[in-house]
Amino acid sequence: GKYQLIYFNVKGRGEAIRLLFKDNGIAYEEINCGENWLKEWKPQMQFGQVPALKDNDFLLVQTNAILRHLGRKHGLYGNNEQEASLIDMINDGIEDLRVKYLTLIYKNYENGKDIYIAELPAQLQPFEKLLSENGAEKTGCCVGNKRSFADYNLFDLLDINQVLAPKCLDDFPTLTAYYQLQLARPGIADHRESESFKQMNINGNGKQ
Ligand SMILES: N[C@@H](CCC(=O)N[C@@H](CS(=O)(=O)O)C(=O)NCC(=O)O)C(=O)O
Repeated sequence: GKYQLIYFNVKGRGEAIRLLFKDNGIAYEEINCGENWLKEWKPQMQFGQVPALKDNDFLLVQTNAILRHLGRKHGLYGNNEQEASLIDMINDGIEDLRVKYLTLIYKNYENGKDIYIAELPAQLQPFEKLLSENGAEKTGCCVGNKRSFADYNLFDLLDINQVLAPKCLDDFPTLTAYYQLQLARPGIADHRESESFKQMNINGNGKQ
């Protein structure tokens, strides 16, 4: 196939991209850059980081740029410009919470876990409101009635937060139903039953 996902052997920032490929039946090759990262791979990357997408000879880094690229190319960016802008808005909100999560995991896990979990409901409330206004518990879409790249990013965000705080969606019926709809999608279910998924840590330091 023409797509290569270059990333480490972790879910991390790569998982939303993998889910997009799998749920839409898009063929891709997974390249583990863990071996020889500093000498071979890091110098190739525009910001010295991964995930990276190779689309034939085109190399793109930055997770959200990759998601938007695939969204544009595979009809996963809404039905019109207003929906595309709302998808951007929600995806930026997802990124904000993902950065908070990653800061906890990599910089402050032991001392920050309890406060992060205590503050998590307030962080999830805006998503509950936005998705319930969109009827996402029925459509499985965070915007409009067509799936977008933000749905894969949000699903992964809800997934990793439930590993950290299993009851974090208990007060959010829309997010609970939305998450279950994603989980039931054949492409996503198959992906999560694969050995590669099961053996993969969520984060590089093994904390979750
Ligand atoms: N803003 C970037 C951040 C990418 C990033 O932080 N990548 C880390 C790996 S991970 O945190 O996404 O798992 C990396 O390349 N680290 C290796 C290095 O910086 O040398 C994005 O969204 O892709």
